[in-house]
Amino acid sequence: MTAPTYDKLTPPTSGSRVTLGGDGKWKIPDDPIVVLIKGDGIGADVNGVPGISTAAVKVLDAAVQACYGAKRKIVWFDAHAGDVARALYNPGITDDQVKALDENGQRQVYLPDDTLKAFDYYKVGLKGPLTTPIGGGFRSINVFLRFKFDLYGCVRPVKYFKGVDAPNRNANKVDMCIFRENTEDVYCGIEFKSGSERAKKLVAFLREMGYGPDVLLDSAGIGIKPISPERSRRLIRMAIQYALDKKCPSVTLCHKGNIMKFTEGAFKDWGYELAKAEFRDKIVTEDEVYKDHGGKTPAGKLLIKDRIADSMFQQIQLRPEEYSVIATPNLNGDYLSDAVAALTGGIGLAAGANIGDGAAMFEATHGTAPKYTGQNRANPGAVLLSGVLLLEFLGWFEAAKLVNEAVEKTFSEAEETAKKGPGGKLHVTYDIARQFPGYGEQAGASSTAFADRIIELMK
Ligand SMILES: NC(=O)C1=CN([C@@H]2O[C@H](COP(=O)(O)OP(=O)(O)OC[C@H]3O[C@@H](n4cnc5c(N)ncnc54)[C@H](OP(=O)(O)O)[C@@H]3O)[C@@H](O)[C@H]2O)C=CC1
Ligand SMILES: O=C(O)CCC(=O)C(=O)O
Ligand SMILES: [Mg+2]
Repeated sequence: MTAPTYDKLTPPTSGSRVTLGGDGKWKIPDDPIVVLIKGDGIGADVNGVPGISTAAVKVLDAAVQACYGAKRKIVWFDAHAGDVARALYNPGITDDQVKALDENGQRQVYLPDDTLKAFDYYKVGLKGPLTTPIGGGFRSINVFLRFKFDLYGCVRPVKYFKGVDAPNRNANKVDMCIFRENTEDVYCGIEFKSGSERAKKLVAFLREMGYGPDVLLDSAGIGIKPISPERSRRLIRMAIQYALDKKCPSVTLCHKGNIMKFTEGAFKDWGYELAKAEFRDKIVTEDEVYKDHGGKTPAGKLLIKDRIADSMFQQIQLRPEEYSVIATPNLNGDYLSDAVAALTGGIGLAAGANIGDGAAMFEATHGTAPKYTGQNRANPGAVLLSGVLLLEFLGWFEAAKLVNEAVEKTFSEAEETAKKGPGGKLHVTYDIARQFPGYGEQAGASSTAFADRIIELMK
């Protein structure tokens, strides 16, 4: 692949590409170039005030430096999306001019070709959150990137960090990893606006298929939910392989298959079929456990089970220790990842990665939290921990471990301070600070102070 030419980006003059070998394995140089999209809202640097992406990158660089000295270094390639891209590539364009563009045109204002070319060439990225307008306007750039580069596995590990005073008293039992299918489901954006010509055509077609006004009004807006065996299977395969590699106890297929039989129900069926066809000697299903093993999972076997999605939301709160790896369609996974993160103290710490067979983009679970824009206040932890997943992807496990341990030390230190009573100096951000009894949001440290403390505690 020849290096792209860019309109406004200057590629790094040092560093090497991460490439995919003929054996399907990633080849990682010691100086990998990683595309960095800082994002909107709390992700962005505003008027010289650093956002959470900048704070997170500082910690990641410090960890790599501490572990490997001059031998290894991530070379960040700043590319742009969101408001920063609009300002750089379309200076002066008005909101009305943007609105007058078709959906593709609108998206290009916020996601220039330069950025797509950079990611297509370098294959690995760290991305901050990007704004999506609600109820109209262009479709999500975040989702577009996942589809465009076939990043089909949205991998969102959530574990409890000791020291966080999470409101749920089972928080310390949470150690889950959600595998959310990233390329199908109602998230595809096949939608027809109420009253539009296309919606009317579809309603007429559905009438021919026998659906009367009892189930479908003429005025309905309509969304389509495609879920295929191929795309379900590859996600479930990724989840099972992860569970086996990490010696996790179970994989739960989370679905709403009692109601959506041919989409979510089929997801569940394809999951069990795949588990039995491809991993037979390594897995046991919950049915088999009860039928053949007296209700106990045989030692060394990965348990495959399923839960209906509504029940799953109460199970994760009441019996979190029974859930480990969860494989689920796109929308369930979206909801579930915020809910599981909340159990452990909030989405300020919820890491994520979008993984495909030919590219990977690391990205926090949360969004742009716009009310905190430019305040150096939000928790950089989720972007940082997404960066830890990037370090693990690179195989730089020592640096990943160093960050994890330093984050944990930072929380433990805050817990010790808070135990002594209100008024102590905390080095954690507002979202963690406000959970300690007697401490409010105002007791939180800035994003950068939190990041700096993590770096100090690496030593
Ligand atoms: N992958 C992506 O880029 C995503 C983008 N989005 C987009 O982000 C925008 C805003 O979405 P919204 O629904 O408000 O959801 P957000 O996740 O942006 O924020 C919701 C709330 O979560 C808490 N929160 C989020 N991030 C942090 C953080 N780093 N530190 C501390 N607290 C945090 C805050 O809670 P509190 O108020 O309690 O302090 C915040 O008000 C929308 O345009 C949405 O489409 C949403 C999700 C993912
Ligand atoms: O793209 C967006 O704006 C929201 C996406 C989202 O919530 C997610 O992927 O978790
Ligand atoms: Mg979400």
